[in-house]
Amino acid sequence: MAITYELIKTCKQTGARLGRVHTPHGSFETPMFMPVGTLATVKTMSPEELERMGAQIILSNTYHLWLRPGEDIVEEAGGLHKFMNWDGSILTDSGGFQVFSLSDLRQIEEEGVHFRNHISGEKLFLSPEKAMHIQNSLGADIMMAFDECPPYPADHDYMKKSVERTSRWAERCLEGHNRSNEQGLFGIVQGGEYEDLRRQSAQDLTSLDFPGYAIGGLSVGEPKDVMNRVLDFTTPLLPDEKPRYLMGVGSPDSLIDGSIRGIDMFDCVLPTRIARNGTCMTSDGRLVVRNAKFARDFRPIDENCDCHTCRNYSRAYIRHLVKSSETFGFRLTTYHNLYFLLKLMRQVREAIREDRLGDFREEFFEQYGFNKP
Ligand SMILES: O=c1[nH]cnc2cc3nc(NCCN4CCOCC4)[nH]c3cc12
Ligand SMILES: [Zn+2]
Repeated sequence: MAITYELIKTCKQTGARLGRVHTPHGSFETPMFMPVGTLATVKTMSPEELERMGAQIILSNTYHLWLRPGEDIVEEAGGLHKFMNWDGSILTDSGGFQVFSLSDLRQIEEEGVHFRNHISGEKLFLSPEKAMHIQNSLGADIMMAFDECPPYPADHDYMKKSVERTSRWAERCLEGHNRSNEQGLFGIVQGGEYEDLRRQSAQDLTSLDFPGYAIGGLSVGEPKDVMNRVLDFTTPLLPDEKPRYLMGVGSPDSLIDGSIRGIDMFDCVLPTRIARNGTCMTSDGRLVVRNAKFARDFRPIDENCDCHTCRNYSRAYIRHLVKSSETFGFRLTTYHNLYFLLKLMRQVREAIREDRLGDFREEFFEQYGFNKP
């Protein structure tokens, strides 16, 4: 269980906390954003570029790597760090979410989930034990318990049964987890938008003493005020001395609002996914670089950004590459978007240090355009 957390300080203006998470592959300050590298690569980025932009922990997906190339090949390579030549920290999701979001013909039973391989169509089965076995083979520093992420909305009856099963699955994950090994295992709190069920899920999981806790079941289509309300009554149920990870969240406003509500770790495919269709996050809001108005615009993507892309390339050049489907164009937009979010988290940590995260939120929202009606 070699994952530890130290709380450095809490922002006097908000509930945000500055902390540090220690893993066998280094430590990182929180709140922190984790770039998503689903298939053991953060799409179009090299490990050297990830390091240069300040990434310290990345996420990979158990479900995808189990199907392709297979956890046995990754294990034979010496684990994910060796396989992808990344010596920072790695977290693997447990596969539950991908089963529910990617494949059809799902049959959820006490034992586990029967479903179809979304690539080949063959029938597959995933259980808490199997998810743990795959993650042990992949060798990430932080593993996630196998859970059900119910659809949004789900009625209270369905959600109650799902929470109780997810808690039983969490126990089975811990039983299957070889506590002596270096990998840490986080529990995932479910319960949808129901305060009584979030309380029940948090009680079940915190009694099992995981080294960290994720808040699941969010960023599944619910309005942002629902997410914020759920965070308001869920994060206080989690222990102060352990990291809290909000799964699947990565827009600038949600990263700031999640940090204010005591979240320490975030992940999302958003910055890398929108980069591949030429959409960039900038301090003045989103910029769609393929737009004709940028054909002769020789300014950087973001004039307030000091990233490699913004220091060396213009909107006109990147627009030309993106319009021509040149891979280099998507590398430039991806680098900038990830740098933008990693820099935002540095600014959030700075604001916590100086007890002014509420003021920072107002300034950022104003300039980015989140306050516009
Ligand atoms: O309860 C969960 N358990 C285990 N993994 C998860 C992953 C999750 N990822 C999201 N949301 C991802 C939303 N993305 C936003 C950008 O576009 C792609 C989807 N919500 C999630 C919930 C869970
Ligand atoms: Zn930039």
